[in-house]
Amino acid sequence: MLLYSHFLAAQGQVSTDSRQPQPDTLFFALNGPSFRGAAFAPQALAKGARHAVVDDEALAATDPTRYTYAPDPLLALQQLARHHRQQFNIPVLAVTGSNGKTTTKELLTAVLAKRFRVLATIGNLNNHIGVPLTLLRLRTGEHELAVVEMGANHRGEIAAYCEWAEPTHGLITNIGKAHLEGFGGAEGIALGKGELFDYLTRTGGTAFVNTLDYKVVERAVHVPQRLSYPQPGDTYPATLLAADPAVALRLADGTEVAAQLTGDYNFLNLAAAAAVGQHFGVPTTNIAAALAAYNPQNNRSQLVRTARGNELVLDAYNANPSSMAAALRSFAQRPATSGNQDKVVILGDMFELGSESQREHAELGHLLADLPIGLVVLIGEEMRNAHATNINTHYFPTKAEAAEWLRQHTPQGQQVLVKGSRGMALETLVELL
Ligand SMILES: CC(=O)N[C@H]1[C@@H](OP(=O)(O)OP(=O)(O)OC[C@H]2O[C@@H](n3ccc(=O)[nH]c3=O)[C@H](O)[C@@H]2O)O[C@H](CO)[C@@H](O)[C@@H]1O[C@H](C)C(=O)N[C@@H](C)C(=O)N[C@H](CCC(=O)N[C@@H](CCC[C@@H](N)C(=O)O)C(=O)O)C(=O)O
Ligand SMILES: Nc1ncnc2c1ncn2[C@@H]1O[C@H](COP(=O)(O)OP(=O)(O)OP(=O)(O)O)[C@@H](O)[C@H]1O
Ligand SMILES: C[C@@H](N)C(=O)N[C@H](C)C(=O)O
Repeated sequence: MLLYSHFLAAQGQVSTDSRQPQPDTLFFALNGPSFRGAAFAPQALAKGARHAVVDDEALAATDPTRYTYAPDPLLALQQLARHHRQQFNIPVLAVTGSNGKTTTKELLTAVLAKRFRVLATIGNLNNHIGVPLTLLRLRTGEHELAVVEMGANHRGEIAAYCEWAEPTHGLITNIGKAHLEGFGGAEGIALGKGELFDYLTRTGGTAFVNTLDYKVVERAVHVPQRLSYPQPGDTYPATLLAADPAVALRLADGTEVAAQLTGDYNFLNLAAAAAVGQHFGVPTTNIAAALAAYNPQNNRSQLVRTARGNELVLDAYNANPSSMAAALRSFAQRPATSGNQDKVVILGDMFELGSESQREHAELGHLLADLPIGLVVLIGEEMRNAHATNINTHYFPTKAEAAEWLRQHTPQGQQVLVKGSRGMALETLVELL
């Protein structure tokens, strides 16, 4: 593979963005909704890239020593990543699921790093570009194990990522109602996420199976090696001891872990990471230390105390019907931290639900009506459908209108849950709380 020699000459350094520093990289000119990457290839070379892969034949012909023509640079990137991964005979653990992929990936990477030199996905670079970029960071003599997060919003994506990453192990955190639109409904999500286990079935791999999610269990039945968690009788049992203000759990040998993640749903993410660590022989004391040390700083299940004395559960990274219900139920159960506090929830639209959007937002309205929450602030066009008639609910079509109201009715000394889809970016309201 000619491109592989350019990759090796670049010491495995790949770049895709001319706005970032380029020293000695192999630049892939990708196309996106805003730009055609080839337009930036000369700039990337001028900034120090060694070589550029472009879909502009005329540009490539100007200097074959600096350019390689590829009709589809993205495909070239993906094929290069696949070829590079094939040079490594190491365990590769793929992590997918509807919710909790990044959190679980972070947790189990921290656990595995206690015993191995681990390559892991950075942040949530988990898509058709992020997965190849992750694989291309594998280094001979440096990495003993890889953890690759895989995100998807339609069928066939996870199957493709598996062809590139060739996972030996796989974990599906859960199968819920995220990206309903692209997957075409709940069955599509199960089939799409299940592509990871289908791959492991074909290749004789190992699946970590969350037995509290029957859809995950169903998708795993044909995988030859199945390791289960977290119930009694599973391979790696664990017990939820407390969920508030943060999760505490007990591992199979009795070791207790006090985590810094809030929400009982995070018990499953922690238990998954413990199961993986136990399977790979990480001593339990090290597993417990890694889980206890993880402190989210990424708007995911994050606890924030504000100057106005509010205790925020800042969960504004994303939202879908499953994670919204899990977060609300967990929040509603939190004991008051002082006096007779009212609980406040500030919720934004859930995106990518397609034809299910109206119904799912309306269902959220019913759930809200059943929960002991003092004040509900709903924001966004879709949230109109969740706007029940309860007197404690305030609805705003836009975030600006909600912000104006919050300036005049600022919660003080209360517990506040903030959650909505990424596009709502509700974390910008934190300065008002
Ligand atoms: C293509 C690309 O990498 N784009 C990144 C770029 O975008 P930009 O705003 O510049 O516009 P373009 O995309 O049109 O640019 C085209 C290329 O031109 C380059 N370029 C541009 C200007 C310039 O001056 N010089 C240039 O070289 C540019 O770099 C492009 O290569 O920059 C943005 C800001 O940094 C990036 O956000 C953008 O990245 C895109 C979104 C991307 O896909 N990045 C991946 C590495 C990635 O993994 N991103 C994750 C996405 C995670 C996610 O959403 N996961 C979902 C499921 C995903 C389903 C999948 N089907 C999908 O659709 O993605 C989940 O639920 O888990 C992330 O960003 O978090
Ligand atoms: N096990 C779980 N069950 C339900 N909801 C969860 C679970 N774990 C996390 N969440 C919710 O999902 C949010 C996002 O977490 P995380 O980023 O780890 O998920 P993700 O699947 O990686 O999402 P993305 O792919 O968009 O990054 C959290 O803030 C929390 O509200
Ligand atoms: C940000 C992306 N990974 C995601 O989760 N999108 C959904 C639609 C969201 O933001 O809620």
